[in-house]
Amino acid sequence: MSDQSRPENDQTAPRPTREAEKPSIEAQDPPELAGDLLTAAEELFGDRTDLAVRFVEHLSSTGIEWGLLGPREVPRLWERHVLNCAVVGDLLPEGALAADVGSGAGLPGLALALARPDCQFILIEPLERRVAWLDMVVDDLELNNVDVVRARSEQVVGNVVVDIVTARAVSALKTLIPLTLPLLQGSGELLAIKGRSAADEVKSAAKVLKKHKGSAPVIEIVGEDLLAEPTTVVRVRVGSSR
Ligand SMILES: C[S@@+](CC[C@H](N)C(=O)[O-])C[C@H]1O[C@@H](n2cnc3c(N)ncnc32)[C@H](O)[C@@H]1O
Repeated sequence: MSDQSRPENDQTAPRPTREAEKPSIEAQDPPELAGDLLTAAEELFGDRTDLAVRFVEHLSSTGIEWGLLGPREVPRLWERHVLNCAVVGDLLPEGALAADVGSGAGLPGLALALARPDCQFILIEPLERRVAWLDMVVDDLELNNVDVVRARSEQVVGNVVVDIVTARAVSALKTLIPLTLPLLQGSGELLAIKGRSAADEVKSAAKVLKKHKGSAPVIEIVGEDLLAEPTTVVRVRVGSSR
């Protein structure tokens, strides 16, 4: 008898094991950093590569245990997450002040803070557990170029004023624009990490871009020289350069 045809009150039906009832939230071994990935990490993080390794250890252990990311992401933490975010560091001007909206597990914010020690980062994240995790990691890595703010980005407009806003996987461009461009207070740039939908999202955002005085978006591919799957960034400027 298949499970589908078994009556619900059938006492002979095997009980699911505890493992099957509960999603795995156990720490995992961090993915290995070797070969091309090691070359890319050293290129991007320089003498902070050890700290990037420690960040990945946090993501694979407490990041999983605290439910900030799924266990299936662990094997691809370097290429799909940390390196993929760090390559965006090339687009930041020297000494920039940046806000990462919806930082979650520090992506891209912490990856960028490791790659660009000359820049300052404000990680904006509303969820308490994520903020506590970010604080813990920032303390452990002794990062002096990162502040964590517990808020929705709309709540800090006027208090947080930055040159650059970054965001990944927060929302479609159309809804991301009103959450991010006001933090630039008339001058600066949004760097939104996007996937294959980038061009469609740009089309859908035309009206809202006009309302928020954003420039025509430029879709840029970064990290082609370092990563098998480079990163797509939608760049939107406001006003002139600071
Ligand atoms: C899908 S997660 C992505 C996290 C991370 N950026 C990444 O790429 O892994 C979206 C995050 O955006 C945060 N978020 C949603 N709306 C926000 C808002 N208005 N302001 C700031 N953060 C927001 C959520 O709390 C969540 O942590």
